[in-house]
Amino acid sequence: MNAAATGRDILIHRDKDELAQATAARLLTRLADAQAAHGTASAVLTGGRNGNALLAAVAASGDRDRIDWSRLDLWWGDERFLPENDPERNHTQAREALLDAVPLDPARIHVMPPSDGPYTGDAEAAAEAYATELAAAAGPDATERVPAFDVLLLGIGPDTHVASLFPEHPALRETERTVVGVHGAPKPPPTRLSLTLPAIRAAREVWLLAAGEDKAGAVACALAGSGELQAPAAAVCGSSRTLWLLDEAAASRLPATT
Ligand SMILES: O=C1O[C@H](COP(=O)(O)O)[C@@H](O)[C@H](O)[C@H]1O
Repeated sequence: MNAAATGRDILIHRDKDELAQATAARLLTRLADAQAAHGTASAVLTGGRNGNALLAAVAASGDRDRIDWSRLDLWWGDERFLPENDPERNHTQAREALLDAVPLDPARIHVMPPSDGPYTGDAEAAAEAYATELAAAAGPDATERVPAFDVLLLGIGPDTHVASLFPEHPALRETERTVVGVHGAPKPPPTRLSLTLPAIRAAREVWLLAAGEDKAGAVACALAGSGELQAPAAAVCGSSRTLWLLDEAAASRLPATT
């Protein structure tokens, strides 16, 4: 399914700082609304520059305590399969940007396993363990094997990758598993863990973040309706909403009619 099939919204902010601040406000509102509606909220985090800038903007927001942090489940869309606390792990960077500063319930922080510890060097076993944790959270009556996340955040690489789903990579073709080990990734480190397209598409809302001129080609390519194997960013969508959050530089190669 191409994301274009479900419709999408595109919002363009002036620059990366405005993008981060406006998206932080939007995220806090979305999570507060979810908690008001069903008691808890869930978010799937992304790594990368824009994802980390968003988390830092949430940390700096005067509104950050509009949500009950103890009733928020956090998951990750992908992880660099590196030892615990490695500075390049998405989890480490998220902790530095936000997580260490807010009163989260540790039992609700669902970190993808590191490359040391119980799954040493075995990305497939680590992916399976995370899939089991997701299925448990989805519950026995769920139609999907992952929760219906309230919001799932994705950065976009200059090559159009999202999470750790890279163009033409076999992980993109996965239709059964919800989490996979990714081997031979073109961006370091080569071994990663990633949600698959079916798991991403189970989210109620999927938000794609891109800022900067180096993302302009990827954004234009994905929004032009490219095939999902060529442009993974074109393949993602939420069950209720797909929202592209850009700055002017990342949007600079979109046709005026977009
Ligand atoms: O390695 C990764 O990169 C992408 C994009 O990062 P960016 O710095 O180019 O914005 C990110 O979405 C992903 O989570 C991360 O593992």
